[in-house]
Amino acid sequence: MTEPTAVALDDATVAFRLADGRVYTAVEKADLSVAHGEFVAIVGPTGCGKSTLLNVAAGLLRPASGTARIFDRPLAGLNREAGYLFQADALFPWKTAIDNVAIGLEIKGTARSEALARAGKWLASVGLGAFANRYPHMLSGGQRKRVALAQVLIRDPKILLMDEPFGPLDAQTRQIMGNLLLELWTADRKAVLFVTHDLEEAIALADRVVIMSAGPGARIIGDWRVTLPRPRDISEVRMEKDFHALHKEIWNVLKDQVMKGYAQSSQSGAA
Ligand SMILES: Nc1ncnc2c1ncn2[C@@H]1O[C@H](COP(=O)(O)OP(=O)(O)OP(=O)(O)O)[C@@H](O)[C@H]1O
Repeated sequence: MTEPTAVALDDATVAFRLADGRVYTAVEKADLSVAHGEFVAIVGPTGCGKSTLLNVAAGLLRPASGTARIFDRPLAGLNREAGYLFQADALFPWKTAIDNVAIGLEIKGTARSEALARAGKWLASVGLGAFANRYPHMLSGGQRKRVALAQVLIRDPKILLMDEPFGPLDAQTRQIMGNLLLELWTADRKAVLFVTHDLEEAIALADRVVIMSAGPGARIIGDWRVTLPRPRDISEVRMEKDFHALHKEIWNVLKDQVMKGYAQSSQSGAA
């Protein structure tokens, strides 16, 4: 039996009412799917609607028309199958690293002793076993991101929705976090929808790279399968000939949209 599709957006149009009463159609008739266990990256120019699509998959936004289905069921309200990781981490500053991770289970009713034991294991698996009792302000940006990743993964969501999760990190830390994410994902393949503006990061991580056009009325204009072998080291895979060939092919489509996106991001408009 085939697994149901983890995320399926069909003909999704998303519009926002602006303060002056006009309607801005950010995304128009977008089709996007993420299969069970698949890693899909969305890349597009600034302001095109990447986060908007992710928010539809999260159930935070309802499309004006079209449908959102999660494991073949229409999405109504929040997507309870998903865990989210955003650019800004959502750690509680007054809780230690281990308490920040354990909270993910405690809010589901798990006994504190068990939650702490499992949080300790997750901190170890993100390489922070020795930092359990530090507060977020005592951790580096990369370490906080590891805690945030453990906080999401401890709840064992079937889908991971990630919006520029490594955006604020320096280049080396981004690569280390990318490799950590791939290692954890390989161990337990969840469906991943990963938003990034960085095409190299998208190709290095994903099974498929989906490209959006510049808005308004952004659409999915390309969908490439990344056949680079796994396991991948995301710094090394960038040196490969096939990586460069695919990058060139996708960039040829993306570059015009990036120019349009920059031009449009300096204007505002309704459509
Ligand atoms: N609540 C809102 N009200 C009005 N317009 C919005 C709202 N949210 C997003 N938009 C507009 O919708 C478009 C898409 O926004 P979105 O944040 O999805 O883009 P993005 O591709 O994630 O951008 P970036 O790469 O810059 O993070 C943008 O033009 C943005 O200004």
